[in-house]
Amino acid sequence: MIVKIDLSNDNSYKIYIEKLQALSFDRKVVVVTNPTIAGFHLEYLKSKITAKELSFCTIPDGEEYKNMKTLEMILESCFEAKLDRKSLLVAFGGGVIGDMTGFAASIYQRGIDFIQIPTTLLSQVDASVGGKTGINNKFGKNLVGSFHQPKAVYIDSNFLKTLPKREFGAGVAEVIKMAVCFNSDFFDWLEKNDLRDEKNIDIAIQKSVETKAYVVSIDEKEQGLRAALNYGHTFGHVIENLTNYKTYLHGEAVGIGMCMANALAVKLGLMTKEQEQRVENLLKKYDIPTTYKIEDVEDFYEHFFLDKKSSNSKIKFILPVGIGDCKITDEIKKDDVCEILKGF
Ligand SMILES: NC(=O)c1ccc[n+]([C@@H]2O[C@H](COP(=O)([O-])OP(=O)(O)OC[C@H]3O[C@@H](n4cnc5c(N)ncnc54)[C@H](O)[C@@H]3O)[C@@H](O)[C@H]2O)c1
Ligand SMILES: O=C(O)C(=O)C[C@@H](O)[C@H](O)[C@H](O)COP(=O)(O)O
Ligand SMILES: [Zn+2]
Repeated sequence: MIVKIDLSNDNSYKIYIEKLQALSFDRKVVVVTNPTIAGFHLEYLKSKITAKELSFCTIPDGEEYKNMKTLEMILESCFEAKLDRKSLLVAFGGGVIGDMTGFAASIYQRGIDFIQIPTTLLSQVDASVGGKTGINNKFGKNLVGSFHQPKAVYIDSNFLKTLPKREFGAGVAEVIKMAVCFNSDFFDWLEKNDLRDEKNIDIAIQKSVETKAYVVSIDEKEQGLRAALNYGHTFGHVIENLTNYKTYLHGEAVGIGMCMANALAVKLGLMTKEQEQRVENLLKKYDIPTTYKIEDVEDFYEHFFLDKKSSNSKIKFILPVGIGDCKITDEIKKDDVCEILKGF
């Protein structure tokens, strides 16, 4: 199955959802990965890739390493491998590897090509597609980065066989995000089917990738519609930041954030209690957390202003409208948000 993402300026590319085929490159290639993924799958990847010169860059595993120091490690590997402007980076791993490799590719010698071979559910359904790249810093999540599209994305769900259950759930949160915001039929399908059943996973990947490709092809640089993909993230990013990227996986924080956004949507009459409950039930089916005790609501609220979607002292929220549609708004009163947060 191939999903095409149509973009201007020669940035279009294909997303292959199938068993990984042999890849051959007549240029120098550096594969970026981490010890966990390498331990499970690097030998297999090596059997699939040939290149003019092939080298590897192994970075530490974890969201807490998605930072400037690790980015420099990747750039140093590029220099050590004497990559030139025709060379290629390969992101082989989850969203952390993908975001950092993409960012390194966007700045190495002012920009070289990269491809994505995502190995987590979250990166297969979301992070590998769309060209958002970046790193975190002490001020917040993904605050330094670029838009740099991959040349191709190769999604092979066989890699998921070694993925821990909790990581799988984190990926499902982003799948549910796509369905709640854009596709009520997909949501109904998710309620009736279990993604842990192997026969369903490629369907869910395909639906999610098609949804994301559609959104990104309309709004590559997040000037409008693309902000909807941030449903759950306005809250989730604050949770990740306040817990030092250690307590919750990204997808888990997004799951909690979706519940916060839903509570706000119910308060504002955009969603019914019953619809809110259906989303919560679906998250719980995969053991995705749905609550987070906020110690200091004022402090939590102040963190919203670090979000890239905030400007002119206004915070942008993505609120579901029922199930299958959503609204992007910066007109929400602070009192309404704080009341919801206090109730959590
Ligand atoms: N660019 C985007 O559009 C976008 C979208 C969503 C999320 N993200 C980013 O993605 C990151 C989260 O990605 P993630 O959930 O993939 O986390 P991750 O990259 O940290 O991977 C999760 C864990 O799974 C391990 N792993 C990866 N593949 C494995 C496999 N096949 N078998 C066993 N273990 C495996 C990793 O080593 C890691 O420990 C966050 O930094 C988030 O901000 C980016
Ligand atoms: O691709 C997008 O656009 C998204 O918003 C996808 C999100 O799942 C992802 O976590 C993204 O990185 C969050 O947006 P950011 O702009 O705050 O980094
Ligand atoms: Zn996300």
